Parts: sequence; structure tokens; C-alpha cells
Amino acid sequence: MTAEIIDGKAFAAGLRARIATLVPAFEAAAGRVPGLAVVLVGEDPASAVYVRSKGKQTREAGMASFEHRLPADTTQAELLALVDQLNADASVDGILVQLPLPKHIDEQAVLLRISPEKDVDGFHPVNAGRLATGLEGFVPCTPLGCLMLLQDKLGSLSGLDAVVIGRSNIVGKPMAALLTKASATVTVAHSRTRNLPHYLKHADIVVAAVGIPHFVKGEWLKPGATVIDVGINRTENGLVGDVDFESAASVVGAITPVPGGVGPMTIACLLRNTLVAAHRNAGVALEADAI
Ligand SMILES: NC(=O)C1=CN([C@@H]2O[C@H](COP(=O)(O)OP(=O)(O)OC[C@H]3O[C@@H](n4cnc5c(N)ncnc54)[C@H](OP(=O)(O)O)[C@@H]3O)[C@@H](O)[C@H]2O)C=CC1
Ligand SMILES: Nc1nc(=O)c2c([nH]1)NC[C@@H]1CN(c3ccc(C(=O)N[C@@H](CCC(=O)O)C(=O)O)cc3)C=[N+]21
Repeated sequence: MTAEIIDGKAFAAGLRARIATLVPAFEAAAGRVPGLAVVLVGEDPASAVYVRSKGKQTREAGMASFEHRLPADTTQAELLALVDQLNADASVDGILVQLPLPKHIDEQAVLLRISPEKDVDGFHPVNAGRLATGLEGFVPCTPLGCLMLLQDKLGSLSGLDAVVIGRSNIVGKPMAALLTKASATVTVAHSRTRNLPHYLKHADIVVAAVGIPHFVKGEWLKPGATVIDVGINRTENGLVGDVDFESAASVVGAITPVPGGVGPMTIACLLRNTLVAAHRNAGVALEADAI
């Protein structure tokens, strides 16, 4: 193995520590701490783990965590009523409704109901539109975390060739928008892409968000490339990414591991977005490059 392992877990811990240092000044100015509400519908064990972990890290950063666990048979109307209540609650700066939702609930309807100013996931179409048009807004946490790791590793991304594998609203599309904004030349690949290895062979940056264990093979990659593995796949061999780590690590220059790569960055960026939301909602200034 020759590749550098990008330590997302350590980077995320540093980011959370920086966020925690900014909370007391906010509290002094606003008379309250930033608040994040997390809503979990149903009993999905993986989702329950994330929600617990988000709550713990929110409190560790000095922020208030409001956790709402609703039964799997909660109606859409009941969930929308809770979102309305959280939108109106001045102690709540950020609202996250854990996805996926049970089948009987229309996910888009719920995401549309969250106030864009409290949408710390960045999933509301208003925030997607802001990102697409270059306006200030909330950027989805996973691609924001990937961008931070890339800029930390590479400095400027200007002119680099990037391939994003996946075009979902929560990872692939916003990732492509962020890389384009950072002046990379971006190709978005998906399930209809013909000859993915052809594109990967030229890519200085690869972001894999596919949802298929070990999908990306080392032999497809450009020597020296930087690879960000977003995949979270639970297999009988434990948690694995979308990149075949063993074969990739002998070819590329740097790669994120799973676990310990992008996952911890997602939660750290959620806290970052919540801190930013709190400042905006309370009308307290935050230095542009504070975090
Ligand atoms: N680390 C973290 O914090 C997070 C991790 N994840 C993980 O990231 C992965 C992706 O998540 P998400 O974006 O929500 O997943 P989706 O299922 O919404 O999207 C997967 C994308 O992969 C594409 N795809 C599927 N098969 C292929 C193929 N054979 N070749 C090329 N592209 C393909 C799909 O194409 P098409 O559009 O044509 O169907 C789709 O665009 C999952 O493993 C998920 O668990 C997700 C969120 C956060
Ligand atoms: N509204 C909403 N927002 C989300 O951001 C959201 C969501 N719904 N639904 C599910 C996905 C997935 N996701 C992860 C967050 C942290 C880790 C994480 O911390 N992973 C650890 C390992 C954790 C473990 O062992 O299970 C790691 O990769 O090291 C993973 C995945 C956020 N998501």
C-alpha cells in the first residue's frame, strides 16, 4: 500500500473543537446556546445509532440537542405538525429529519415544510437552488465535509479533473456543484454511464457515492489520484465503502477509509451549519472564515 490515508475522524474532531470554542461568544451575544432538533420516525437501528451520535456530539460542542423519536406509524400530518412547531420555536436553530422516512410519508413534502433558514441538512429546494446559483445558503453536510477534506489535502482544486459517481440530491449533485464552484472540471457518473473506467482514468479527484460495496476498483483509477469514499455499506464483513480499498490504496495518492473518513465529517458539518444558522437566526455576526 502506498496511499496516504486521509484521517476524517481526526479532521472532524478538530472541526468540532473549533466549533465548540465559538459557542460561548454566541451565547454571550444571543443569551442562549445554538439548538439542533433531530427527528427520527420509526425504529431503524442504523438511524437510531446516527441520531444518538448526533445528539452526543451536539451536547459536547455546548449546543442544545432536542431529540424527537416518533413511532413508525406516525402520520404525515403529525410529522408536518411537529416540523411546524420546530419552525416556530426560537430555541431551535436547525432541524434535521432523519432519512429515509417510512414508505407512507412523502419525503419531499416533509423537506419542503422545514424553514430554509433552519434547514441545516441543506435538503430544501431553496437551499439547493442557492447552492446552484451561488447564493449563501446551507450546503448538505456530506459533500461539504468531502470538500473540506479535499481542500485540506490538495489546497486549490482549480483546473483539476474530478469525477463524482452518483447523482443523488443529498450527495452527488451538491458535491458536483461544490467542485464546480471550486473550479474543478467535473464529470457526474451514474448508473447509465457507459465506460466509467474511461472517465476515472483521467480523474485527479474521485468522489464515490454509489451505495455498492467495493464498487470502484484500483485498476480503474489514475495513479496519484485523491479518492473520497462516501459509501456506508453494512456487510457481513462489517462496514465497508464504495471503493475497493485494498486495490485502490496501491494505486492512488490519498484515500479516505470507511469507517473513519467521510462519516464523522458529516456530523461535524451538521454542527457547523447549526452554529451558522444560530448566528443568522439571532442576528449575531460570525466572521466569514471562522470555521
Ligand atoms: N458518509 C456519510 O455521511 C453518508 C454516506 N452515504 C452513503 O453514500 C452512498 C450513496 O448515497 P446516496 O447518494 O444517498 O445514494 P442513492 O442510492 O440515492 O444514489 C446512488 C447513486 O449511485 C448511482 N449508481 C448506482 N449504480 C451505479 C453504477 N453501477 N455505476 C455508476 N453509478 C451508479 C445511482 O445512479 P442513478 O441515479 O442512475 O440511479 C445514483 O445516482 C451510500 O452508500 C450511502 O449509505 C450517504 C449519505 C451520507
Ligand atoms: N436527514 C439526514 N441527514 C443526514 O445527514 C443523513 C440522513 N438523514 N440519513 C442517513 C445518512 C447517513 N449519514 C451518516 C452520518 C454519519 C456517519 C458516521 O459517522 N459514520 C461512521 C461510522 C458509524 C458506524 O459505525 O455506523 C464512520 O464512517 O466512521 C455515517 C452516515 C447521515 N445521513
